[in-house]
Amino acid sequence: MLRTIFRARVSPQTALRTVKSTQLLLPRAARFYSSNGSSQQPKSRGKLLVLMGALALGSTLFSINYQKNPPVAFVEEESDDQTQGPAFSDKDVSVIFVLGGPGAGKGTQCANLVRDFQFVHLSAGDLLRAEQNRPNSKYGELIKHYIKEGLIVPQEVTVALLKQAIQENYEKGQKRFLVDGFPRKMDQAVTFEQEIVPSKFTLFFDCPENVMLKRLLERGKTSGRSDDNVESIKKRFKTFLDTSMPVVKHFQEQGKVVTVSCDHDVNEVYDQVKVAVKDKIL
Ligand SMILES: Nc1ncnc2c1ncn2[C@@H]1O[C@H](COP(=O)(O)OP(=O)(O)O)[C@@H](O)[C@H]1O
Ligand SMILES: O=c1ccn([C@@H]2O[C@H](COP(=O)(O)OP(=O)(O)O)[C@@H](O)[C@H]2O)c(=O)[nH]1
Repeated sequence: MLRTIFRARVSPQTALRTVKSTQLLLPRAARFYSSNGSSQQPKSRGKLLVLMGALALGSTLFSINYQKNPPVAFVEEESDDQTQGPAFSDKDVSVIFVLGGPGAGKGTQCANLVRDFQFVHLSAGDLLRAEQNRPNSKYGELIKHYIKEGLIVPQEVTVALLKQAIQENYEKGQKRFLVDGFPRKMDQAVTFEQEIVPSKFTLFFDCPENVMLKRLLERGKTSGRSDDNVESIKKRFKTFLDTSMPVVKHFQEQGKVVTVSCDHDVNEVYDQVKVAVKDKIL
């Protein structure tokens, strides 16, 4: 940990990334240690002394070994990812970015794809809301504020959550991911592709604002979301145009966007989605 902070001082940008990401990963790291840290109770004083000696030696050896081989989460966060390259190969792991304005129908169509094909659906918004509600999360208040204001949560938080979710699913054998509602800002797009895996392509849900507004207000009646109200929706539309559309344009310039027209009923939209996905990935 000391080493982490020392290194972080060298580069302020890495410092923020390291400290924030490490804190997100900390509960898991803590569990890792507690499950390996049990000790036995000696029955007599002689045995106690022998055991203490052995523990002292063991702890020294562990400490030396720890310096050489810190746990994976710490290694990953310490490393300079820009020189390391992505954590996964795009030959092994397929990521489709699902972008579009708020209420365009991204989540609805992702659910269809999960039902019919082998995809893991990772909604960046859902991951952020889960982190917001996680007891003792250091980011709960920050996330709450950004979501209510329709702003983009700093990428360090979202990228770390996505990376953790992809890693956990990958360890269970999952290799196809729909990353929904992300990247919403250019820095996120660059960081994700540099540090996690380059995307296969982007499914872009094109929808008129008045249609999205109607859908969001309807959803707001039951969603319980703090941002499904007129005031927040207007801010989200602005953020989408100013901040997220440049990401779509960036991928369009690379020829990596398939646009789906969303002002149709759910089944019609899904027909377009299936064609897009089958053409590119299945
Ligand atoms: N093609 C569609 N026609 C009508 N309503 C839709 C359609 N697609 C989604 N909806 C509804 O619109 C709302 C927003 O859809 P959702 O999938 O949550 O959008 P997003 O994930 O893009 O914010 C939901 O209440 C959903 O049931
Ligand atoms: O990468 C992301 C994705 C979402 N959000 C925040 O989460 C909110 C809700 O996003 P979600 O994708 O759940 O809903 P949508 O706006 O698409 O309906 C957004 O307005 C942002 O404030 C964010 O900051 N970064």
